[in-house]
Amino acid sequence: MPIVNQVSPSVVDSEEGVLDGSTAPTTPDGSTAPSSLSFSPVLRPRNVDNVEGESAHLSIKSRNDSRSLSSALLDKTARMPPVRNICCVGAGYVGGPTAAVIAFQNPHIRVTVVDKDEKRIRRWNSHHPPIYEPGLNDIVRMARDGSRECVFLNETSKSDASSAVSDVSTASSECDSQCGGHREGLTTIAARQPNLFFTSEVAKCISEADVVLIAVNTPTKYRGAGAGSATDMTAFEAVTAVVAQHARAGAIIVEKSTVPCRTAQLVQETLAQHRPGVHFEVLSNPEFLAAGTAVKDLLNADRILIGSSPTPSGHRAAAALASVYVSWIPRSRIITTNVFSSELAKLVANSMLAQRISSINSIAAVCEATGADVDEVATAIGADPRIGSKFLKAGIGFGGSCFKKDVLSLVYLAETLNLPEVADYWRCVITMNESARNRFASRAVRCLNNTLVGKKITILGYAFKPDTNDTRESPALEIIRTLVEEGPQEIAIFDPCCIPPQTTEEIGRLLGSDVLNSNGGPVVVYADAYEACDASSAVLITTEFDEFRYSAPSTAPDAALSTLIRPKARLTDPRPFERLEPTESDLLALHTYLLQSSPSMTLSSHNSGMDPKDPLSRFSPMPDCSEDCPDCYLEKTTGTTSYGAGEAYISKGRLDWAKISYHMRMPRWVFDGRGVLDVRGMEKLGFRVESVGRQGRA
Ligand SMILES: NC(=O)c1ccc[n+]([C@@H]2O[C@H](COP(=O)([O-])OP(=O)(O)OC[C@H]3O[C@@H](n4cnc5c(N)ncnc54)[C@H](O)[C@@H]3O)[C@@H](O)[C@H]2O)c1
Ligand SMILES: O=c1ccn([C@@H]2O[C@H](COP(=O)(O)OP(=O)(O)O[C@H]3O[C@H](CO)[C@@H](O)[C@H](O)[C@H]3O)[C@@H](O)[C@H]2O)c(=O)[nH]1
Repeated sequence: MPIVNQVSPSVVDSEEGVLDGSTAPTTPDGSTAPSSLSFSPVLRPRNVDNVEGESAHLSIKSRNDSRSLSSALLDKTARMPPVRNICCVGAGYVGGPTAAVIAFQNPHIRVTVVDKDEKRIRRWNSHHPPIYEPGLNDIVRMARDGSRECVFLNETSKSDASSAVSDVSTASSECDSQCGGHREGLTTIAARQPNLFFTSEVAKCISEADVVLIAVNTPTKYRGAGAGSATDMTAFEAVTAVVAQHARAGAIIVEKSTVPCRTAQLVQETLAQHRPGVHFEVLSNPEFLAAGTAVKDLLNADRILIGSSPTPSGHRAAAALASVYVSWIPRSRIITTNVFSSELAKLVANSMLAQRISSINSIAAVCEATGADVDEVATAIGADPRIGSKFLKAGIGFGGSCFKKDVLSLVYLAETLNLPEVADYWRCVITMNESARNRFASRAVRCLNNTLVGKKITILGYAFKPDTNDTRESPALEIIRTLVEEGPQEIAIFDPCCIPPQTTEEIGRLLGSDVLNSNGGPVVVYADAYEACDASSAVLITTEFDEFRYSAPSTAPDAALSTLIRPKARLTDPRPFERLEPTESDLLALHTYLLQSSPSMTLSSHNSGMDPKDPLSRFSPMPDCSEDCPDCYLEKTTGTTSYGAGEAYISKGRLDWAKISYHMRMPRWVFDGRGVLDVRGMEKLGFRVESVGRQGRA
């Protein structure tokens, strides 16, 4: 029998009526949980547990309680004190960008990101942020450092972008001299105060917050009961305990982390045990951003999902959180559900996306054996709107910190609910994913006459996807692991976004330091793609970076240049802004337009003494690093600029495959694991190309 924890009647919101006792958490092996504050994500089927009146505080009373953000719900915002102080626990890939965008869009809210990892916090406060995401640096700077007043002409630039810049600079100087900033057509944007803070004072900041976002890591358990599939809730549980001890009475506690279904109930119980009689609402607000497009995804989220308890105070808490998002997200995109639906929806979203990739990869194997072409099949089926064209790119499988662990979490959930067929169904998604990359590595070895001894093999791409330095669960690592076993002379690695010393350190840590060239092993990480490919017998493309795509050689005089400069879609000037007071999103659009405009803009900026990265002259100076900053030291000693990925990654342009061909060993194998190459074009350059999802020689 599971222990049944009584929810203290005093925690019950008086508007919510009488609550039943709640089901206690169970341990992963199904034994009863001690009445400690420890909890596990394990679930048991209702019919097995036969618990009556379970799930009191968060139980779902009726289907009608789950609804989209109705006006009735939003009305509740009026009865709530406004959110003034948010604490985000976890300064990682989700916590950092999410908190930065919330702060950027809500200058009136103080947002503090806390983390136990002092090194991470130091880097967020320095020139060396710990993660790279396009556009993130500008947003962090605005919110963390505040901004200066700026003035610009609220009119579409007359001719081109360069004149837009002079509009800005002229406007600034005119306004400076004329004072007040009220010349016709001129818009003055007031300076903003810093409202984004990074600190390791976890308990203190939690105690000051109206809303606590928990955005800590929830990886797969690697030992003990449920190892290999259950979610490791150690970090989440630890934070919950701190929140329970220090949060203000009435604070709203938000699960931002991806957690197993019904975790909210466990959080409620932890809160009730630590602070009997104190009311807290627990919300689920899962994050759907993807690595490499985090800022874009956060700024233009296709939906914000908020799960709450189906009670008046639950709905009020949901409305309070929604009020933070409506600063920039249309209300129609905010979906509210019951809290368990929200938790489960996150796992299902990732599982369905992963399933699509595994489905198309299974078809790739059929194509390789039959002569069908997987890209053609994908295009043909994707034209059916019921199927859709996205996430049908065959390759070496998905990587990243989320898909595998979230599918496995669903598998574990099904197992604990006594649903073996469901568990098996979803486990196949992982099996197929592993098979895709193993098939690719085996194909390469087979083509190289089943021996890599004495050969140099090059891996292009180490991050799990393009435009990010996130390497978690990267398929490339597993392929390197397989190739190392074959005893090659060298495995050369190049990734345009990853910093070589960091990659070397990581590979040494994950595969064993003896694989590194410095210790007599084959692995060498290069900063230059051509050096990595020089004298190589085979190049394996493992990440779909645009740089690796094939560009047809051209005879035009500027051909060399055209392969180096990737054409960008020309942005249009967002001015004039309709609103008298442009929003931060409007200003960001203008900033981006000015940044991406013609090179002459940069020239005029230099001439006018403006910072080319700050065309609106809004940025406040960044805080200086201390003299003993370890990242500055690394920059100096390794000769790598922007250590810690603070700078936007600027593509050096597409690879010159003809040059690579010239310097490779015959017969110049290229294994395209991401479908980025034009096979015919590459063959004309002298390569032998094997592509995923197409019949080859082996
Ligand atoms: N990475 C993504 O793209 C992504 C997208 C959507 C959802 N998620 C989910 O968001 C959550 C966070 O993921 P992430 O990628 O940001 O993880 P992460 O590992 O990058 O960051 C987590 C941070 O939490 C900190 N932390 C752990 N325990 C702590 C404690 N007791 N006190 C204070 N800080 C603590 C860690 O030091 C770390 O900095 C996970 O549940 C993940 O599944 C991730
Ligand atoms: O057609 C495709 C699309 C993607 N991939 C691979 O799939 C992986 C994941 O890609 P993507 O989903 O773009 O990146 P993530 O950052 O892992 O984002 C996923 O995981 C996040 C964490 O939960 C979610 O928030 C996002 O919505 C979800 O897309 C990468 O290795 C891609 O190379 C393919 O092989 N084929």
